Amino acid sequence: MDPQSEVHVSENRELDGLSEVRNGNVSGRIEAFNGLAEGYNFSGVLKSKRVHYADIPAFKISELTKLGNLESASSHSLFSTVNRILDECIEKSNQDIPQRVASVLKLVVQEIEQRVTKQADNMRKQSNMYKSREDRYHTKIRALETLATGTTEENEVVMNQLQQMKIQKTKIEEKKKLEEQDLIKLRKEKDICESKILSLNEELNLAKKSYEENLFHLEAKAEESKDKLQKKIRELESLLTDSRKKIKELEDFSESKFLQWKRKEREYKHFIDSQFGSLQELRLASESIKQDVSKINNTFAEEFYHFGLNLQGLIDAAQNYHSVLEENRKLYNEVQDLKGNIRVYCRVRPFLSGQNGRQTTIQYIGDNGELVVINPSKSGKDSHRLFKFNKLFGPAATQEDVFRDTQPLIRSVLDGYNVCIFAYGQTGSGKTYTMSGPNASSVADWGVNYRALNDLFNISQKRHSSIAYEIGVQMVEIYNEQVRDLLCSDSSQKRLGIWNTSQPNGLAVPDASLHTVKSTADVLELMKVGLTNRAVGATALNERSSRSHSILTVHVRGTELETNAILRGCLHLVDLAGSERVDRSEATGDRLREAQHINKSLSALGDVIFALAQKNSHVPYRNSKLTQVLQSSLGGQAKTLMFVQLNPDVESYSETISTLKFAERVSGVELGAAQSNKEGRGVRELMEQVASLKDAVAKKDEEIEQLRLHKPNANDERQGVISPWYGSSSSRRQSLGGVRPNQRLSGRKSTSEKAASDLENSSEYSDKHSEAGSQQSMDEFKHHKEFFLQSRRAVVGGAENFSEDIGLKFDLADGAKNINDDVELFGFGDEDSEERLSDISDGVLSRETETDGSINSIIEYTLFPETPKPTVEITEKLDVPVQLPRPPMKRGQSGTSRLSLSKSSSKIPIPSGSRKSTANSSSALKPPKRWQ
Ligand SMILES: Nc1ncnc2c1ncn2[C@@H]1O[C@H](COP(=O)(O)OP(=O)(O)OP(=O)(O)O)[C@@H](O)[C@H]1O
Repeated sequence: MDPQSEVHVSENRELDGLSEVRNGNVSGRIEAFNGLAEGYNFSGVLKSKRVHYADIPAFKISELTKLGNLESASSHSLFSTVNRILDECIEKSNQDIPQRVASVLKLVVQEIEQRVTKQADNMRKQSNMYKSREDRYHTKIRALETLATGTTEENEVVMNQLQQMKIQKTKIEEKKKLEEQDLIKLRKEKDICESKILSLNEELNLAKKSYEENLFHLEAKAEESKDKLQKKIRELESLLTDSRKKIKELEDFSESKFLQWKRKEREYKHFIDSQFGSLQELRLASESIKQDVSKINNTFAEEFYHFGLNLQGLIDAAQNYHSVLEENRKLYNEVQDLKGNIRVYCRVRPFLSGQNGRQTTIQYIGDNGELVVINPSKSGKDSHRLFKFNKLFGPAATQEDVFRDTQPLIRSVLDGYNVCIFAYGQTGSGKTYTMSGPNASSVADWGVNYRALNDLFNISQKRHSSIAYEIGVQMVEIYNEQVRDLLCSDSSQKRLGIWNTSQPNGLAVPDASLHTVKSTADVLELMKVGLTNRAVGATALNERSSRSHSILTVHVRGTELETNAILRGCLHLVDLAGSERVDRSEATGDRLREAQHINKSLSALGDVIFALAQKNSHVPYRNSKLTQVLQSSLGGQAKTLMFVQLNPDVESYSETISTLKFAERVSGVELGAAQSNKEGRGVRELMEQVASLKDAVAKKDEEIEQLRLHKPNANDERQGVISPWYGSSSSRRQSLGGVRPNQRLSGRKSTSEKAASDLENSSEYSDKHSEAGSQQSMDEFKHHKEFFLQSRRAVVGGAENFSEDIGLKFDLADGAKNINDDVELFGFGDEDSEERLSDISDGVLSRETETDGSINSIIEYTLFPETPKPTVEITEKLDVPVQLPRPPMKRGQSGTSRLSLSKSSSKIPIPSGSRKSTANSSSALKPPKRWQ
């Protein structure tokens, strides 16, 4: 056992004993003490367990504590000693430990301390030793680790090198193989070359031989030719001598010839001189000819220049041909505008998804508005039909394309024109698509309605510094000959009582149905309400077929900020119900009734258009609500545009043809030039005057009634009494196409018949009037007429074509508002007289008279009472006493006048007030305050 491990063992033993002591095992301690006592010299002293240290004699103690004893004692016995002493102390608790025991204890403890210290030192040393060993081991481990890592890397490098060497080896082997192959090839080539060399050697030998043979032959030939050449030289020498001889002869001959030529030259010179003389003469002659030629040249150049100019003109003309054509087209349109024709745009819708491969009836769509329709059931010439309209839009045309050509018309609304745009066509042909568009939320899909309003707002914004515009919107539908307000949110209020068919003249638009709008967003909102309210039914032709006519009316009022002049424009945007035949749509019950109403109103529209095209004096506007509504747009002073919608499907051929025929007739209708509704300040002042006069007239209503009642056979008299003016004007009016009451009942007469009978009637009336009429009232009438004539001239200036027969016929185009006022003064402004007019109009009023009942006129006159009004033919004699507060009185006249208007046909514009009373609801017809 090495010393270290020995130390270790003994230490362990001692430590065990120590730990026992510390554990306080008393019996163990006693035994240990015994052991200590036994193991050493003083064991005999302590043999008996009952012996106490105190009892041990002092010399024994000093013996025991001798150095050698203590040191040789084991730690165990030392501890036992200490324990025993301590136990003794405990046993003899209050007795003092003898000095000698204490010294033993002290020595033993010292010994133990020394041993512990030694052991601690040993332990420290050992631990240091272990630490240093551990460090050494660690360094060794690290060294071994680095050695191991190094070896792995080296191994890898060697492996890589080995790998590369292997690759190189394979490469070298491959190369070697290739080289071997090359070698074999080269050997083969070498063999071939050697055989070639052999054959070439043979050839060379052969060539050498043949060369030598040739050389021999050539030498022989050279010999031969040398002989031949010598022979030839000899021959040439003899020839040369011959030639010399001949030259000699020729020289002699040329000498003689020269002399001969000399002589001839002299002769020619003489001839030339004589020729030169004649040349001079010729030159002179040529000079004069030249002058002549230059003169001719000049005239030619001049002519050529003119020709060039003409040609240039022609070229220019040719170049400008297209622009001229364009200009012509524009001028044509302008002429059409001036003529006031209804414009007709035709739009062909594309086949819908799911209709691919269907046969089309549309064969040709021209840029110039020409459309060729083909009948699939016929062949040859009869199968094609050509139609021409103002514009044509094919299936590919976008909403924007369509609006672009409609825009100028809409813009003129802001300039005070009335405009009406309506879409006509069979169900499903795209009327709603064109007017409203398939989707209001997508701007690209917007139809004419949205775009028109958007445009109006945009332009009004741009003009805001010069004109203040107000825009109002109404939306109504005509469904089964009933008119409904589509913008009314209360469904119970939707049907307007005053639009009831039982009151044919009772058309009026309540104030509430007009919505002031300030932006496109307002319009979108309103139209959403309107479209939802619109009656929608299902038919076999089109599931979402609209069975009503929808009319969107936009009222525009602009005030010129500088002049205070008022502009009023009205735009009707009409989406008609489908025009298909009832049988095709397979409708029954409610649907059938709807279809019948639609067809009735559309045929009424056709009748109106036919009457207008024929320039008939009577136009049957009253046959349907639709024609009443569109009256002022068709026969009035509006600009009117019709969209003809076509379904290209071959199955719709017959509908397409009837639609196109209808459209063709419409395009021939002339309305007369459109008029702008613009009023100056003067007009309004006059209107105010008129208003006060109207009040005065109203006061006289009762008086009129009384007078009428007192008059025996008033009605009869009315038929006969006529002023001389009316007599004369009657004949004039009749020649312009007026009509008498009985004419309508007895059917249409020829123009000449009509004129003759009218003339007859008028003279008859005139005579009667001269018998029964009051000359006094006529004088008053003339006097007042003169007064208003002057007022009107003062306002309108010299621009009006205001004839002497103002009381009989007024021109629609100028200053109609003033005339309306005049008429009011003459007693037509009151309800009574209006009723009379209405009675007459039911039977015999001319087309202008019927304006009273239309939605347009009602809207205009209700909302804008001062707009130009059409003239009316007065066919009834009226005795109207009028008190005129303003006009100068003739001396001797009383304030009350009595005017007699004959039944003779005279055109007088209907005043706004009178139209209101026609509606039988004077309060409802008062213009809304905000539009006054
Ligand atoms: N130019 C077009 N381009 C694409 N689709 C169109 C066009 N015109 C019409 N349509 C489509 O054809 C169908 C019928 O159109 P729309 O409802 O406008 O016809 P309509 O004549 O108004 O019918 P109705 O008389 O029943 O009101 C709709 O699905 C519409 O989207």
